[in-house]
Amino acid sequence: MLRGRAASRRAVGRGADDVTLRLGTRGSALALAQAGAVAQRLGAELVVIESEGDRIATPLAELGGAGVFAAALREALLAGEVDAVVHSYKDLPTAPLPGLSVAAVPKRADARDVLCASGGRELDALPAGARVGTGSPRRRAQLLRRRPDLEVVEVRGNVDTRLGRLADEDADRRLDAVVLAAAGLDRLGRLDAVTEWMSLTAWPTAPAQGALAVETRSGEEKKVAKLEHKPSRLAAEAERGVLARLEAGCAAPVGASAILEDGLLLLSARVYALDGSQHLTASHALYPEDAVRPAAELAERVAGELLAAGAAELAPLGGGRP
Ligand SMILES: NCc1[nH]cc(CCC(=O)O)c1CC(=O)O
Repeated sequence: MLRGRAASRRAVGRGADDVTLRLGTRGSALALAQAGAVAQRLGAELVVIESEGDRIATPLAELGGAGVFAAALREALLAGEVDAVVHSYKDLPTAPLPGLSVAAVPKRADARDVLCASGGRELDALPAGARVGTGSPRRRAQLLRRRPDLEVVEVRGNVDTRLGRLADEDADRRLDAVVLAAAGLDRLGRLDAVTEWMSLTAWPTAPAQGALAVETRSGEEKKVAKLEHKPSRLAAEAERGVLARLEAGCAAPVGASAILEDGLLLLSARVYALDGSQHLTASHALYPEDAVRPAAELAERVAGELLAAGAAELAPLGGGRP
């Protein structure tokens, strides 16, 4: 069921206490796809909420980055217009918002980035000086690290818009390739466009990429508890903990990758110079049962090592902070 924000609430059968949950989402095709799957599992009703980030065409970094997409959803949640909201976890600012809680992290999708290039090419096969689109300083640095000759072009807009740039009729706008999150393409059924999968070791992605955050008002977490997937939360929180400890925003050139393997939580993070010429990497692991706050403690070790090695001098970490 889909309806606009202003529509009135209506109980569906089953008596007054068992009202259908209202689940808020942004209206992009990607947001609808991922929230639709969550709504189905909860038997919830989707409520589409328009956000500033969807209406404005300014580069994200200039908009103040983190939080632009999340703000309208959070407002609607705090105002009681919906019972829960679904975010791409990587788009959620690291600072907690009083009164709200990430009540569930569902099982995470593939965290990798992918290249979508015309002619079926991989990155190494693109012609010298090829034009590759991304709006992310991390992806720009990673592209230039492998191919310093590339012209990295700032792109924004939804996944279809970005893929469309590969076949743009206007030659000045046409790109040879774009870098995207595999999770987004998968949710939209567009994995056919992928020409190269970037390994997480060589190309760590945005903290919590591929994960969703289902937010409720504090104290109402039970409403969505059945969605929770603990290993996904641990990994996503460890990665986000690095950003928080680095005091970095979503536009910082930072990649992080955590996995839970044989009970061990492993976290690796990398900070890039904007031109990709240098980077710093740190990795640590711990057994979650040995720690009081495993994700935060692991992130602290990794981020502490990066800062001690000069991460704050290497890269503009504060870019895109709210
Ligand atoms: N920054 C926008 C955004 N937020 C979440 C995804 C993809 C899905 C995900 O990572 O959960 C994307 C698109 C992209 O980076 O290609």
